[in-house]
Amino acid sequence: MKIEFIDLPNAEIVYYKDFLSVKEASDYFSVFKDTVLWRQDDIKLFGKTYAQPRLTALYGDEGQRYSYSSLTMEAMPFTSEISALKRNVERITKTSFNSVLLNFYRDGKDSNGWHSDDEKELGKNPIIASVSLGAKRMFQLKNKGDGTLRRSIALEHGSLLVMKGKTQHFWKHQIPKTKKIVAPRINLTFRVIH
Ligand SMILES: O=C(O)CCC(=O)C(=O)O
Ligand SMILES: [Fe+2]
Repeated sequence: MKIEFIDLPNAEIVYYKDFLSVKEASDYFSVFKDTVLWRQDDIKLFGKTYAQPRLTALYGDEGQRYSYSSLTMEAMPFTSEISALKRNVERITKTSFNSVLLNFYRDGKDSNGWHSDDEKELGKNPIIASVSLGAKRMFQLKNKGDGTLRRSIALEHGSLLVMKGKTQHFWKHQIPKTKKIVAPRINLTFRVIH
């Protein structure tokens, strides 16, 4: 498998473009699209309420919950397909994950704004393993200290992006909206909730 180390200061980011075969990735995409219990939550930002610009779902070990943007999600039990993909991610990352946040970007209008995955329950130096299925979307990184320091990675169907070490302390990331006509995309971010 081709491994690309993303060379940025104070970051540990590795990109596996061909983590899954096209066939495996397409099969997972169909299963998750149809069987995941997708929801669209409201989030509060600066006192205003917005519908999140994408659908999400949280799966995990029994009793796991995850809070971000004034929202708390209770994990649903892993399905057999999510567990199968999780084992594959764990084999590559040599990490045991107990939860996964899924994002469904229905089209180019769906997005995920600038943020770091730095919630307390993820621990000091979180490892986040992010699998992409479906349409290729841009994943942008921006340095917190010097906002001109940026990098974009086109996340391919069947790819795996791993962020660890100090990455979340020094960098924000986002999936911007795009005016190009794009098909749906599903993303799974495997996490360790402490
Ligand atoms: O969709 C993606 O690739 C990124 C998702 C993300 O950053 C998150 O769920 O925290
Ligand atoms: Fe994130």
